[in-house]
Amino acid sequence: MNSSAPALEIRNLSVGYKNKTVLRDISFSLFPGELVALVGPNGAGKTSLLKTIAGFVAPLSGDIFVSGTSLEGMGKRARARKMAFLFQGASLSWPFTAEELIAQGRFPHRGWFGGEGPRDRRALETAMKESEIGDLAGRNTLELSGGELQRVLIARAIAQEADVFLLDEPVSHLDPRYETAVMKLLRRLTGRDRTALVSLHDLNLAAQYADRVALIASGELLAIGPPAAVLREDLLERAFEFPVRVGAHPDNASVPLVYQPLAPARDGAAR
Ligand SMILES: Nc1ncnc2c1ncn2[C@@H]1O[C@H](COP(=O)(O)OP(=O)(O)OP(=O)(O)O)[C@@H](O)[C@H]1O
Repeated sequence: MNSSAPALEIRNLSVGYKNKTVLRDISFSLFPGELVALVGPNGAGKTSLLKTIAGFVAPLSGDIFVSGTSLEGMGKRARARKMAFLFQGASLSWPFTAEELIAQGRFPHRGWFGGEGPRDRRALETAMKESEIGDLAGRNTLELSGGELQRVLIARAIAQEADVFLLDEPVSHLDPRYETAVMKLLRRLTGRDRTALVSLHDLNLAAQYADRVALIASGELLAIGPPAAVLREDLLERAFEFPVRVGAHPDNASVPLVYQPLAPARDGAAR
């Protein structure tokens, strides 16, 4: 158990919409410096949970605290100074340069019409350096590849100087190289006492990069713990209602490797 105060605490939270409860009475905490992967089947409620924590969906009941402060009644800008939220499939409709888009991360601090001060400039430069934006800074964001854009959007979240990052499937549609670049960037980010809750569909990325994994299914938090404690055949089969096997990663036996069993073919070879 981590002895520091939680960066994010979810207490008896129920998540859902009018006439529909998606998650019932869940509680967990994230500690400074942790990267926690949120996994579960389609429709389990990963996006709904992240949106509820970010304040875009009202909780059905329960409490959310960031660094010990309740989010209840907190305004959007105050929330955005504490938490950065990266939406799934964020799309753009305006030809900002990458640098201009990253600078938007400063709006919770200076307002939409406030001028850029030295602190804003410093935060912007730090975010671009940390995210290795380099030559992308002057590029039109409408022309960036999915992987480049994702890095720019993460840089914008860093410029926001929030302690808690909520990221909804930040690596969907990325090829393995960009996927790795984004996951490594998130690891660097949490290396500075920032905390990230990241929804992922790829259980092996969760195994490889997360400190802990939170598994949700059927309206519940089924398990939360180190990857090897959660990415187990029994828990995954219960959650996904599908056969899975869990072995050890060939490069590091302490990292679980999740795969699907192959059906034996008639000629004896697996298919
Ligand atoms: N605005 C909404 N109003 C009503 N129901 C919604 C709304 N948004 C999502 N839902 C429902 O809430 C449930 C959880 O959806 P959510 O998108 O949170 O799941 P998810 O785990 O992120 O799924 P996926 O892995 O497919 O992205 C689904 O049954 C979905 O239809």
